[in-house]
Amino acid sequence: MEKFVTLNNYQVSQELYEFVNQDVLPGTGLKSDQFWKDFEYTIRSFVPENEQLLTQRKKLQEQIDTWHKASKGSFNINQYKTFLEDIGYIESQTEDFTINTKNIDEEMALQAGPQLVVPLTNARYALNAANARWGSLYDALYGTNIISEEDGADIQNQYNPVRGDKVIATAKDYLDRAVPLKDASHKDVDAYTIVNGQLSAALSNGETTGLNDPSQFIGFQGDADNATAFLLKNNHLHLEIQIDYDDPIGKTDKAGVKDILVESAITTIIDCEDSVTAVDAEDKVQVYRNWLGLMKGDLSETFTKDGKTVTRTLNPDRTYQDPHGSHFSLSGRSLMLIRNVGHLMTTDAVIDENGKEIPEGLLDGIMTSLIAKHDLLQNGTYQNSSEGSIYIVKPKMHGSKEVAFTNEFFSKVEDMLDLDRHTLKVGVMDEERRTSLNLENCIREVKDRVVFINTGFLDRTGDEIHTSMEAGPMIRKKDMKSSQWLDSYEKSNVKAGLDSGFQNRAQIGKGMWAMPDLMKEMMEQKIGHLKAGANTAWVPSPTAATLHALHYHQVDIGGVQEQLKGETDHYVDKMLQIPIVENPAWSNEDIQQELDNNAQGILGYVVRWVEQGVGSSKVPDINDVALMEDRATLRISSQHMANWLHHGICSKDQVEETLKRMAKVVDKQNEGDPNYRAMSDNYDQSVAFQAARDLVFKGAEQPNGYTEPILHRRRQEVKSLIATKK
Ligand SMILES: CC(=O)SCCNC(=O)CCNC(=O)[C@H](O)C(C)(C)COP(=O)(O)OP(=O)(O)OC[C@H]1O[C@@H](n2cnc3c(N)ncnc32)[C@H](O)[C@@H]1OP(=O)(O)O
Ligand SMILES: O=CC(=O)O
Ligand SMILES: [Mg+2]
Repeated sequence: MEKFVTLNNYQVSQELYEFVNQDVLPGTGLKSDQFWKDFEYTIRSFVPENEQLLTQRKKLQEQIDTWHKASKGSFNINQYKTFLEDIGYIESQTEDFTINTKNIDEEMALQAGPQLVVPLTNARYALNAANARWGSLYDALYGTNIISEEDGADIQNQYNPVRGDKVIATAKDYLDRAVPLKDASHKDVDAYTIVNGQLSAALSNGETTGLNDPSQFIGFQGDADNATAFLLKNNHLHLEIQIDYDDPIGKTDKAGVKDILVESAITTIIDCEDSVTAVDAEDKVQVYRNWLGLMKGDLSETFTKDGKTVTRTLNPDRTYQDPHGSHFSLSGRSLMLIRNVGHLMTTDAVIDENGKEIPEGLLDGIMTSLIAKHDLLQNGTYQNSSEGSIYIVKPKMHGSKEVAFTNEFFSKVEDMLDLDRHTLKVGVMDEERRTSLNLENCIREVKDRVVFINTGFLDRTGDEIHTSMEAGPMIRKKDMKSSQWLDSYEKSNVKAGLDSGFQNRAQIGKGMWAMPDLMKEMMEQKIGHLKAGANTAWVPSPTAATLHALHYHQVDIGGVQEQLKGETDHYVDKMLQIPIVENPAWSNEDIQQELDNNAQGILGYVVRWVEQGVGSSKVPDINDVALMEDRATLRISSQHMANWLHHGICSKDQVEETLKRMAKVVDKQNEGDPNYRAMSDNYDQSVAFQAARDLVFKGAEQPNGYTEPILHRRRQEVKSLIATKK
């Protein structure tokens, strides 16, 4: 039973209260009594509008549902657009503007590169993510399918030198592209040295050469005569050629190269939202505690890996000498952004005088900013933002009024925490249809604090399905990626960013690579994000960050954005193409396959969420490809099933049968996990199975198709069952 402290008119969970008073406030210059007074005042001033905004979402959805029902069989795109304008779903466009954000770190403004996302509930992963600023290229290649297992190059228990040779050759191919030598390949180098402040490469044929562009060599580690690392720079990104003739790999390489260290995750989103499970005060405090550890630099985690005990902490900066002997350093850690939750959910960590929970997004805004104040005051071991900014990612906002609300709230938080105006920066997730259609208006509302826009295409797909639930049966999930609305949405996002002056100032970001084990495919496809004008894109793991970083060595983003600037295409009409099938002709087999796939994804993810509190999982799809599942992918699968059910593409019985059959498949996939409770032992008793059922059968009535309300309720049920058994 949660204990509360009564403060002014609010009840605050004792755990949260003590955490804030004992661990967070000291060192921030803020006093407990005043803080809690301001806290209540701030929340109280924003609750009514938060509620109104949610009511407006509901009202618009009802109007859209009614319109589609009335237009069955006579859909006309122009009428549809006029209707959306009339109800304020499409806003009127205001005059041109450019963003004016100040104090943006170089990582956000200038260094195009990968953006890693990590669940904050998992300290081990969060530390790993922060440290993923630098990654071993040899490890990234060796462990992934980029290097084929053919010709004896398979991954074995021990190091396989045949595979190792392929890795080294491939890595040197990448070096040849990013930092080429004059008339030679890095594969031909016998020794790297520094001669007259320049990198010199002695070749196997007895000749000596240097870099094609000598200015790419910017520093070294060790002695100038005996360097252990050569630091190179290309497209604002660094990489190190590391030398060690005694290392097991280095000694097999004629130039003593033991590895190539790649600057990888330039920025990282530390996530309090869709990849975590945080359903009560206890969970929220755990999340905030980890964030505090990251901001103060003292987070550590001890665990066993490969039979060894490992303690992980944040990496220090990397130090070098430049060719003239001056010392300098580069950050050893990724620049961290914090993703808050959106406007929808409430939390029982704080209860008002009427017994009502407060909006969770407001709590996140205050707590994550307060904690990050330690970074601004340089209270920690390291500094995250050298420009004195706090980077908050705000997800799931619908339209410009909701963005304006965030802006006003952030100003209020700045006042209460004694921070300069616009210290709190915002990354706007473009992941709801009403935001995509009005993106420039949304950006304008935060033009003095915006640091990114990002196409969260997963949530966006869920919203596409839900918004047009009444329009008809949706195309198959796999076809969404190639559909017109999605292509236009991606292009329109880049256009809005460029038109409002993001170039060299802020990030135009693209979405997640959701197949963490398919790195060869990622290398083939994700370069497309850069060619489309993005200067960052999401990756699910440090390995993916190291590999995706290579793309930024290949493409000159500045040049691409320059070409795209001034593009006059308008995308609204294309974005309004609803992805429905007029006369569905799917075979029974197609339908069943679609249902099986969605049901397997839903159950595989939900069972770990609800029963074990794991917010992001790798779940195999119907073809046994491991997919990154989070709440946004769940939103798609559950909305898709709900949509087909709603339009009679499948029956209720068929969905029931599919869920039960797939529960057995998921149980089998998890049979090695001692903490797993099988769903198929008793479907009615399995909270996870019931959650999955609700997500589908009650999917059409969920607010904007979100999964949070059902997941939270069911997770709380499991937590209280566990508590009663104790
Ligand atoms: C729509 C959206 O909102 S997308 C954004 C939200 N989604 C996410 O944040 C997903 C982020 N990724 C993840 O959580 C994970 O990669 C998963 C759940 C997909 C896969 O996790 P696992 O099955 O444990 O991965 P796997 O076994 O391949 O790798 C584990 C190792 O990789 C590391 N790792 C994996 N993902 C990450 C990550 N995102 N950040 C840091 N380290 C990571 C782990 O620390 C671990 O290494 P360690 O043993 O040295 O600690
Ligand atoms: O948050 C990301 C998404 O794709 O949704
Ligand atoms: Mg999202």
